[in-house]
Formats: sequence, structure tokens, C-alpha cells
Amino acid sequence: MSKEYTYAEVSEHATKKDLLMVIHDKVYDAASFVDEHPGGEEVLLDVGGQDATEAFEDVGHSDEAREILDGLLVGALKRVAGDPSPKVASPSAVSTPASSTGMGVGLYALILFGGVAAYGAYNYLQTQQATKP
Ligand code: HEM
Repeated sequence: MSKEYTYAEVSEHATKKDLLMVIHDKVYDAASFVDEHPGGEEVLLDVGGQDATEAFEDVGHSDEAREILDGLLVGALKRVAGDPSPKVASPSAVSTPASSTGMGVGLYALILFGGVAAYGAYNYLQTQQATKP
């Protein structure tokens, strides 16, 4: 990582042949990769010259994709006053699994309870049948 870019500098490189983007406060030059991107060139051009952290993380890119990304590294982002605030996907990534786990446990409890109730009812009916003459 040799160079420091300001956000304003990065935003000047937003063409297919000269395509910088910010991911996790690092600056990547995606120009050489645009044509090879399995997700298409459109999406890369869309975030060219911008903070692509959220877009990149939302897709859930593989480790292989992250290795390619490492190879495209050209520098670090130097934040100055007035820049867009850093886009970090972690707050939602942390809160979503937590809340969904809560739902999941509640759901399992409900299913378990329903199962036990149904089993009890079945047994009750069986005994009723058995005691009938
Ligand atoms: C320079 C940064 C990026 C690199 C190195 C990269 C690399 C890759 C790689 C290797 C894949 C194949 C699947 C995988 O290994 O995860 C992929 C898929 C994909 N990427 Fe990226 N990507 C980058 C940025 C982005 C951005 C900013 C978006 C914006 C939405 C994006 C959207 C997608 C989508 C939608 C796929 C899925 C394609 C499919 O499976 O049909 N990528 N990317």
C-alpha cells in the first residue's frame, strides 16, 4: 500500500479504464478486473470512484474474491472533513443474525410446544378409544 488517496481523488477515477473504488477504507483499482468480474462490469462501474464497501459485502463475496481484491490494492483512503461517512456493513451484519436467532429460538419453542400438545391430545384420544366398550 503505497499511496494515500482522498475521497475527492478517488471520485475522479470512475471510468472503465481507470476505475478506483473504496472498500473498507482501502483504495482498489478495479480497471484490470472489470471484464473478468463474474458479477458483470455494470455493477463495478456503478460504484466506480465511490465507497463500494456495502455493495461488495452485501453480495457475500467468497474468499477467492477477497484475494483478487487484495491484488488490486493501490492505496489507503485518507478521510478529510466533508467526505461521505464510512460505509461499514457490520452494524446490520451484527444485528440481523442476533435478532433472527431470537426469532429462531422462539419459533423452535413454538413448534416443540405444538408437537408436545399434539402428542398429548393423540394419547388422550387413544385412551378414550381404549376405554370405550
Ligand atoms: C473490485 C472489487 C470486486 C471483486 C474483486 C469482485 C470479485 C468477484 C468474484 C471473484 C465473484 C465470483 C463469486 C465469488 O467468488 O464470490 C464475484 C461475484 C459477484 N460480484 Fe463481485 N467483485 C467486486 C466488486 C463487486 C461489487 C462492487 C459488486 C456490486 C454489487 C459486485 C457484485 C457481484 C455479484 C452480484 C456477483 C455474483 C455473480 C453471480 O454469481 O452471478 N462485485 N465478484
